[in-house]
Amino acid sequence: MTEILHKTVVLVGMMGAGKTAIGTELARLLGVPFVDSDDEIVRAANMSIPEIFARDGEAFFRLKEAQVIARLLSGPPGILSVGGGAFLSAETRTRITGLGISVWLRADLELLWTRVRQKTSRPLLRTANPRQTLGELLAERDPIYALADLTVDARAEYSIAEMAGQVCAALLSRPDVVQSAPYAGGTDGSAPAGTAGRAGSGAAKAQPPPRGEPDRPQTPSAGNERAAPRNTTAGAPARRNGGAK
Ligand SMILES: Nc1ncnc2c1ncn2[C@@H]1O[C@H](COP(=O)(O)OP(=O)(O)O)[C@@H](O)[C@H]1O
Ligand SMILES: O=C(O)C1=C[C@@H](OP(=O)(O)O)[C@@H](O)[C@H](O)C1
Ligand SMILES: [Mg+2]
Repeated sequence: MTEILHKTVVLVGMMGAGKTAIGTELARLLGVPFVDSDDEIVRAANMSIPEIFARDGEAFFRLKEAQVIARLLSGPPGILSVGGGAFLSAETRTRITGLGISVWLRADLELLWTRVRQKTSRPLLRTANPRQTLGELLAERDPIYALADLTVDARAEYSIAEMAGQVCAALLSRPDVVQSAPYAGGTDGSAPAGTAGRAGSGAAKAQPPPRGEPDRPQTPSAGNERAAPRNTTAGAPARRNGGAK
């Protein structure tokens, strides 16, 4: 069995919730393209996010973020991780509801802080007391993230692979988004490259769970925080969506 994705799955939630890491893994499990709105903005601007905030301001970043998300949502179904502030825009939320499905990766302050504390790449946390700032943002934003279609709880003890499996399981409750379909490929019953068989049941166990590490310290000028090869549209394995949307 494999899965057919009908709509883009948009991962939302606070900085450090794991949207980028889990989105990457989820896309790999489902064998669909992965995109991250922050990466797209960084690539288009050829500047890091702190550089964009410093030179052009947050309002400009938010404008670009909304535009990039609109463009990505109009493409074929895949996994889209968005920056933590993106879902605050009512216009973006409406677009996501119309063209995709939102999944909130819900995490508490302690977990978020563990994940973001060592890194300087998030300009909103460049304050005198970044932990307090993170807590204030969390309190302001949680009621808005709660508007998402699905919620998956992030816990410190869940690896990235386990979290991706949890998201798969939640998505399987929505046949309008993800459908299990018989695999019509090889004769040996094995899944095609880039798939993890039936998501949700065994997806998280299909690979040894690579425990993610908290962000490492990095200079702001280092630009894009994710240097590893990504499962991007260009490099994605063949889709099994049948173009459905
Ligand atoms: N389930 C997890 N287990 C361990 N580390 C994780 C997990 N999810 C994310 N991380 C790590 O936490 C940090 C922040 O994750 P990231 O995906 O960048 O969050 P976001 O995109 O939501 O800001 C990264 O270093 C990532 O590898
Ligand atoms: O929460 C936010 O407002 C932001 C989150 C960041 O993305 P992540 O949520 O992927 O860290 C990035 O878009 C920018 O620093 C602003
Ligand atoms: Mg991210």
